[in-house]
Amino acid sequence: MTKQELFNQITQKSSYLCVGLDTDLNRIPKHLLKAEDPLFEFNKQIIDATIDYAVAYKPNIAFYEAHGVKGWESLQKTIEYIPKEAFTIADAKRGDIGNTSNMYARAFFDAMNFDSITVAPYMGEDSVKPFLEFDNKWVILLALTSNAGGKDFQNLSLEKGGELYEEVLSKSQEWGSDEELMYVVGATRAEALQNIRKIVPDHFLLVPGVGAQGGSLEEVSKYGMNKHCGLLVNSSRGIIYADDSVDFAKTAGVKAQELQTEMEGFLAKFL
Ligand SMILES: O=C(O)c1cc(=O)[nH]c(=O)n1[C@@H]1O[C@H](COP(=O)(O)O)[C@@H](O)[C@H]1O
Repeated sequence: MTKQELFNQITQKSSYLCVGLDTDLNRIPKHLLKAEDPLFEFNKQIIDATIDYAVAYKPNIAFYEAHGVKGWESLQKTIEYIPKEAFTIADAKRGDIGNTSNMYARAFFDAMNFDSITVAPYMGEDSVKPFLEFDNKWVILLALTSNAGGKDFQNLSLEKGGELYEEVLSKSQEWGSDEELMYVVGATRAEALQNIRKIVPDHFLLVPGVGAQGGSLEEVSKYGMNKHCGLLVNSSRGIIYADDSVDFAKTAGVKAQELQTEMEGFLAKFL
């Protein structure tokens, strides 16, 4: 999917919502455990209930690989089920020496046909570039993450000035354009967004951390939005586990719609 196509989806749905499919057998409604493939059955119903309000879906790969071969099958079925209009993110946080990164890229881009993958920048240019060699696919590089430990390294001051996450943002622009590279910025780090927009004014940002982690959608939208919206705001638990009864999907749809309605307002105000 191109940047323009993504922006078109955002405009059509008045939404920049990404639904996180962090699907956990211990948290899904008990009646689904009898299904042949509970992970897929849950995802299918969540996707059906939220597709009118969401422009992206982000299965977190850990939740599938935890179940071995069966989990990978559930993931494959899920990615095939997601309507083509939606942007898909393999939240895998990969990155390794070049030939290994190439294999990771083939796994998620060729074998599973995801639109994008999250990548850790720690091993540098030759670990990220293999992911950028695929046409029409995106790398989403971790910049400033939502967790408390993100500060351990990402906010370290560099001798030449600036902090490590700022160097990730500026250096990586030498590797790929804003048509193939996005960045992860946690919603809990919204105070940094004005500064981030000075370094990457045109890139899309994947922003997890609203809902369960307490980030503010309003602040993220106010300081993070650019002329192409430039935001995909993820919520996982706040949507998919809002209700553990047989009505879980209906409630997930309501939660997604609530976020979409807020987003519609912010698009009118800040775009
Ligand atoms: O790359 C991510 O998606 C990610 C980066 C980050 O800094 N923080 C973060 O929470 N995430 C992911 O975003 C999702 C957040 O889930 P909820 O807190 O339940 O909405 C999880 O799948 C996390 O792995």
